[in-house]
Amino acid sequence: MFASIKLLTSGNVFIGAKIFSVTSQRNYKVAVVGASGGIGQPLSLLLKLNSLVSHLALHDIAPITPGVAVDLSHINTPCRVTSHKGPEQLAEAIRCASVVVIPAGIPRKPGMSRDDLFKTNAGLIRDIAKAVARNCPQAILAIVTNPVNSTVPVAAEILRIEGAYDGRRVMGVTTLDVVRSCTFIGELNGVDPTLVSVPVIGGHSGSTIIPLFSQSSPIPNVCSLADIRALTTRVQEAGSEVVQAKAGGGSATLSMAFAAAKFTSSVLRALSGEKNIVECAYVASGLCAPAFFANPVLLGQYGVERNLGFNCISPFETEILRNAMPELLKNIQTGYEFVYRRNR
Ligand SMILES: NC(=O)c1ccc[n+]([C@@H]2O[C@H](COP(=O)([O-])OP(=O)(O)OC[C@H]3O[C@@H](n4cnc5c(N)ncnc54)[C@H](O)[C@@H]3O)[C@@H](O)[C@H]2O)c1
Ligand SMILES: O=C(O)C[C@H](O)C(=O)O
Repeated sequence: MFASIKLLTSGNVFIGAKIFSVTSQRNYKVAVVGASGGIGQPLSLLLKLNSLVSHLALHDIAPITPGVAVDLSHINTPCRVTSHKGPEQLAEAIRCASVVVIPAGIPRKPGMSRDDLFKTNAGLIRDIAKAVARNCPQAILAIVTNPVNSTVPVAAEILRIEGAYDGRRVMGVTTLDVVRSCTFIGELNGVDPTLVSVPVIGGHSGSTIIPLFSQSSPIPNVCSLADIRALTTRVQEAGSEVVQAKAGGGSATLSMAFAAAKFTSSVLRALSGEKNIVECAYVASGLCAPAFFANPVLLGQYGVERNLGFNCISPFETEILRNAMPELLKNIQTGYEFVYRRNR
C-alpha cells in the first residue's frame, strides 16, 4: 500500500514519493484497422512506443494478425496490445477507442492511379465507418486508405447516415506530403529537415497535392521559381516514385507509418490537453468551395478545433490551386456517388 495520498492544489496527486498528474488523461486506446499490412505493422510498432497509448488494438483480416500482436507485446513498454481478426472482431477492436487509424486496403502497383483503388477500398471504408458509428462514435478517425480524396467523403457520409457524423473527428491523413516537402526542401537548402515546416493544402493525389513552399519555415534561401516548380512536381509525384522503385511490391509503407504515427501522436497530445498542436489534414471544409480540403488545422479535445486555412499564397501556388479544383471536386463526387447511388 502507498504510505500517503493527498490532493495537491496543482491538481496533481501526491502518492508516497511520486507525483501523478490527474489534470489530463494520458492513457488512450488506439485501434489500427489494417494493422498487419505494410503500413500497419511499422505504424503499430511506433504506436507501441508512444507513452500516450495504453492500449493498442490491432485489427486486420490477415491470418498473421495474432502473431503481429504477440510479437509487439514482447516490447517492454507499458502499452497493452490486443489482436482482433476478421469482420466479426472489428467491433471489439474499436470499442472505446479514442482514435481509430485506418491503413486497411489495397495499395498501388506501377501503372495504377490512386483512383484505381477506389472500387475495392471504398467498400471496406464504408464497412469500417459503419462499425465506428455503431461502436465508437466518439472516436477520432484518421483515414490513410487511398484514394483519400474520395474515401474521406465516403466515411463522412456513412457516419452522417448512421447519425454519428461530427466533422471535427474525421480526418484524411496527408502528413506524408508534409514530411516529403520538408525533406526535399531541407535537402535543397542544406537544412536539417526536422527543423523545416511546410504546409500542404488541397488533397492527396497528383495535382491536388499543393505544397506551400512560400509559407515554409525557415525561409528557403536557394529557391528560384524553377526550383519551386520542380520541388512541387516531385512532392506531387513522390508516391509514384516509391511505387516505381518498389516495382510491384506496393507503395510507401515506412515513410507512411512514420507520418501516420506523427499525426496520431499530435491528435493524442491535443486530446490530452496540450495546446497549439497543428497538423495538415484533409477535413470537412467550411472555408472554400470543395466540401473537403486539406489545410493546417489546430487540434483539440474533439479533433479539429479550428481550421486555420491558408493565406498570402504565391501566384504560382494560386495557379496550381485553381488547376487542382476540378480534380478534387470530381474525387469528392466519386465518394458521394458511391454512398448514395450505387452501394446502399
Ligand atoms: N494517405 C497516404 O498518404 C498513404 C500513403 C501510403 C499508402 N496509403 C494507402 O494505404 C493503404 C494500405 O497500404 P499498405 O501498403 O499498408 O497495403 P498492404 O496491402 O500492405 O496492407 C493493407 C492491409 O489491410 C488489410 N485489410 C484489407 N481489408 C481489410 C478490412 N476490411 N479490414 C481490416 N483490414 C483489412 C490487409 O489484410 C492488409 O494487411 C493503401 O490504400 C495505400 O494506397 C496511403
Ligand atoms: O502513392 C501511393 O499510392 C501511396 C501514397 O498515397 C503515397 O503518397 O505514397
